[in-house]
Amino acid sequence: MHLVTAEEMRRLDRITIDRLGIPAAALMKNAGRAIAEEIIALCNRRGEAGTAGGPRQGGEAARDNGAPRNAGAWAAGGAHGEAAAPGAGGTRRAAARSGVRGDAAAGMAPRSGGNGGDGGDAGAAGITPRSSGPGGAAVTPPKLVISGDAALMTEHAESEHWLVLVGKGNNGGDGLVAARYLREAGIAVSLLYAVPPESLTGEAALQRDAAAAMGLPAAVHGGGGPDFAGYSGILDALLGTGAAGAPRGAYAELIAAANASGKPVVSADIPSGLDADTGETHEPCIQASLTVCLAFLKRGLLQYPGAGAAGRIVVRSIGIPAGLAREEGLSAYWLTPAVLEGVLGVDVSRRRAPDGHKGTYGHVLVAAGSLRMSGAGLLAARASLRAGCGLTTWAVPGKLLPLLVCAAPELMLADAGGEADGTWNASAAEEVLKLADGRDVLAIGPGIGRFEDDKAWLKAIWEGAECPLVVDADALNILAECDYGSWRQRRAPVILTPHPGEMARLAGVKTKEVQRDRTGLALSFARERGVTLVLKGAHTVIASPDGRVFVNTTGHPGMATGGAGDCLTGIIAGLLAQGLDGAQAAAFGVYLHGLAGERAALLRDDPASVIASDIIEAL
Ligand SMILES: NC(=O)C1=CN([C@@H]2O[C@H](COP(=O)(O)OP(=O)(O)OC[C@H]3O[C@@H](n4cnc5c(N)ncnc54)[C@H](OP(=O)(O)O)[C@@H]3O)[C@@H](O)[C@H]2O)[C@@H](O)CC1
Ligand SMILES: Nc1ncnc2c1ncn2[C@@H]1O[C@H](COP(=O)(O)OP(=O)(O)O)[C@@H](O)[C@H]1O
Ligand SMILES: [K+]
Repeated sequence: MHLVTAEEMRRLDRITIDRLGIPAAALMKNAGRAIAEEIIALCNRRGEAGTAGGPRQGGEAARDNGAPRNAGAWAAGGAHGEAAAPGAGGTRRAAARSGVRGDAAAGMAPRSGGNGGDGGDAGAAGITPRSSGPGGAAVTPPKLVISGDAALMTEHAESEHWLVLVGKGNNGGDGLVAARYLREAGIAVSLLYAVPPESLTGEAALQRDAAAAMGLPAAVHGGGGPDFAGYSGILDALLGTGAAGAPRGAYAELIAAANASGKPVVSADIPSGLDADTGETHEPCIQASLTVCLAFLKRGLLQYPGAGAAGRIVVRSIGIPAGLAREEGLSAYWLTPAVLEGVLGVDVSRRRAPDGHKGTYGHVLVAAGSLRMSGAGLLAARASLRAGCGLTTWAVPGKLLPLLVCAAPELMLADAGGEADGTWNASAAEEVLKLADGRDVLAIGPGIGRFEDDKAWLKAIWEGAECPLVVDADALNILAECDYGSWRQRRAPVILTPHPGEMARLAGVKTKEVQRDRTGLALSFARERGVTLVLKGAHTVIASPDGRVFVNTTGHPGMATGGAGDCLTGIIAGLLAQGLDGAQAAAFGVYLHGLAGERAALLRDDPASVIASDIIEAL
């Protein structure tokens, strides 16, 4: 599934409207309807669970025609009609766990009753097939069956009263359409405008008038803290992709009040206050329990803290053809099995040839570990084997070799020279290069520490190793101090796997700046430096030098434990050894590492107990 920026979304909107001739009002109608369907589904879920959002206690809002309290009443003038998947087991489950759901745009079947297109709302009418009754007796069904649209109906309307917070732009327009569909489903709905409704324009103004003509109670926010006590839920249709900067004035007051209300908040497209591109949350920002994202997944919804503010995310198509993103050359993706296979060309089933042997699956050389951090090397080396490579050799300062005999019986050990105290030195580069000769991939960095002339060590390896290179941990810190742009160009790919602190050093910025726009930074760094970049942390970003970027959502907070990154280095190296290219190995490696982390967390009573070795065992 593609990820888009606000600017790209506007471009796709425009193409749909101008080139395909689909009216903007039709898109808005589909958007509002999709939002209403998701709210109705939510009402049904909690109604069936007996946890309805509470009676209309607090009373007035429900009884007095639903006009929101603490707000100036507003009556609209003029009535206008409405203008015209994967081989790998468990991967679908993983997508669900990631909290993001897509419909037709993601290549998954739309929910029953859902209408992703811009067609009409009429219920289905048709002649039903002949069927059998009890005991097999033939029953002639009625010739004509008229049903309503199940996705827009609920038996739990009684206990619901939703407040729609309406902004000035098209996001507000989406909310107004949703309000009408909710009302049609029998759910009490009230509107609270952030700005005088007269200031709405275009399609949003049409929707304002339609809602008024339908008699939906409405008010304008009159300042202060509105009282949301009487409502069972809040639809946030204040700000969408047209927002700029921190919410101001009435918008800020309504967002703060909605967050403080303790009511479930459903956001239209994005939580108001979120930067749709970066995932930054402004002060204040809606904390939604559900975000109904329209047409394409916005980049900011997958990056923290935005990913946290969005709650569960459902992506609904609204009539903008999914193929437009590809036609327009958009190249940012949510990493799913379908993207791994369809975009990256990875065989996620990891089939082995029946006549394969250890030579078929490549040989990894891991140069990692030192006296005080030998375990980092061991983790990376073991993980490469679990990722499926045929052979792994682990090179360490020679002094350590006797201590590591049979640390993992499957590994081969090699003497990389180094100092008498078991640390690395610059001349060890020569040994590493000799060992790398004829190997399929070289992974360097975990647990090597810093040492004299380490920049010369890295330069020699960077320029001398003919095979793909995975660079992690202290090797990245060394790299950050080098003018590696002037080094001899490498033919084989380089994959850098920094965590945000290492990334900050590499890019010469503060860690906070790295986290502010992870996707944007990864993309520009990979392009400029000609490397594949894996920016680690919850929702790891993988950027390739050709301008493609992938955001991974597998993983678990239990993975926040020393050595988890060393495992990833080994996994990526193991996949490279099996012939995957840089972007394939990085993306698939991150995806599998996250899945293994999830599995490791599930196996323990308390996920806080996960340690890095568990991730390897769960691969
Ligand atoms: N065909 C389409 O286009 C479709 C669009 N769709 C929907 O439209 C949404 C985008 O709509 P949009 O572009 O109208 O922007 P939106 O976010 O609703 O409001 C911007 C307005 O808010 C204001 N404002 C801005 N920043 C502010 C701040 N910090 N604090 C306070 N106010 C602020 C600003 O007003 P100003 O300050 O300029 O007077 C501006 O006018 C999109 O997310 C999706 O939901 C879908 O239905 C699909 C079809
Ligand atoms: N909250 C989290 N959710 C998902 N993955 C996480 C989380 N915390 C850490 N990880 C993953 O665990 C790994 C930690 O790597 P790193 O910080 O380099 O650890 P180390 O250097 O100790 O090996 C990264 O792949 C990171 O993405
Ligand atoms: K919103």
